[in-house]
Amino acid sequence: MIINKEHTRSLLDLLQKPLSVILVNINTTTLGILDIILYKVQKALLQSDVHSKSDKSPVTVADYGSQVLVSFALEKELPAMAFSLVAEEDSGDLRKEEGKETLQRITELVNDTLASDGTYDVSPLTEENVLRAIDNGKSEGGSHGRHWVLDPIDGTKGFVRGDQYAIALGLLDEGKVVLGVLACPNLPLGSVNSKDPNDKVGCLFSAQIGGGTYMQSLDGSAPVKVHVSATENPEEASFFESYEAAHSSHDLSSSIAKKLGVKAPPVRIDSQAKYGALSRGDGAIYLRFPHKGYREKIWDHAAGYSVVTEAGGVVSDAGGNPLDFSKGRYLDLDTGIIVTNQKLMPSLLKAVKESLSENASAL
Ligand SMILES: Nc1ncnc2c1ncn2[C@@H]1O[C@H](COP(=O)(O)O)[C@@H](O)[C@H]1OP(=O)(O)O
Ligand SMILES: [Mg+2]
Ligand SMILES: [Mg+2]
Ligand SMILES: [Mg+2]
Repeated sequence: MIINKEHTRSLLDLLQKPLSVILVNINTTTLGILDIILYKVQKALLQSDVHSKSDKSPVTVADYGSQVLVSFALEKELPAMAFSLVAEEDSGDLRKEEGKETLQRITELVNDTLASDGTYDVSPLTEENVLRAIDNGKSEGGSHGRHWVLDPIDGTKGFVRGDQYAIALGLLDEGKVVLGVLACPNLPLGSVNSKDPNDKVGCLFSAQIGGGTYMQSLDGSAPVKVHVSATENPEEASFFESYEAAHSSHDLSSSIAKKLGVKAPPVRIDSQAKYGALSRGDGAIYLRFPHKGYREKIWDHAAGYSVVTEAGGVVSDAGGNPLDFSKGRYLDLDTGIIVTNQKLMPSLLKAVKESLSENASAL
């Protein structure tokens, strides 16, 4: 596996702009701390530091480390606010005997990082502190108050494979997503379809409700406003779907694309990078049809939803209902998630409905 340096960018760097939008002051030195931990964590991955969760999905030291540091920094920087975080990882496995070594490793890395950075003048975190920082993410969210929503590494399978992944942070206010930041360290700046290996990679998408969506390079170029594709012609549209067929039925999406008249082959990439790429018009449609029984989590969509919606796109479930982030940690939805521009949505919904009734067994 090749791990490149783009994987190691600072998480909090990625968060700087939207946090400034809500007038929270995170200084740039603080932001640098995650560079170091992710670099080390990536090295750890080379030593096959990948574990399996109870739902059989992978988790790495990077996922935990990212959640610890984002949680730690948000708590430090938001002392006056009631701090509520809905995040993917929990400390359950790390509290077991078999998780001891992983916990030690995360604690060591977090402390090395905090010490070499020096921004936070704190004594070393204990393992209990680390577990607690992870467990900050236990909030149930809901329709009242403000809740941060974090996927510390979205697309862990892509991360481990050396492909696309994202760090996704959203903010819910009274059940609505009001802010979204999506860092895609491996996404080419020009287009997801870029074939040039020398193209610069690393995109940061950020969106604030009513304020549009902006993209900048992860090393700090000026943000530019982005828009979804304006195409009305499905023959010109290309569509995104999961790289992993286990996450979304490729058969069903192929039948929908055929009905619509989409000519291009699917673009299969991991993570919410799909939402980012769609928000700047790399493709016009995103189809997601998880297999029966899978329940979508809010951290897998909050940031991406915000980025696409503010860029002029529409996100709905397969029945055309808007996504409801106010119900807690899960999205309760009808069958799947579909994303496109306003012009294409009616014909897409029609194709989805027909395909679902003809291919119910595909899920
Ligand atoms: N069986 C599954 N079906 C659908 N999505 C899944 C499944 N297992 C994990 N996921 C989550 O779906 C997202 C991956 O979707 P995609 O296929 O679009 O990359 C990730 O958020 C991943 O979580 P994680 O954050 O742990 O990677
Ligand atoms: Mg996961
Ligand atoms: Mg995820
Ligand atoms: Mg994740």
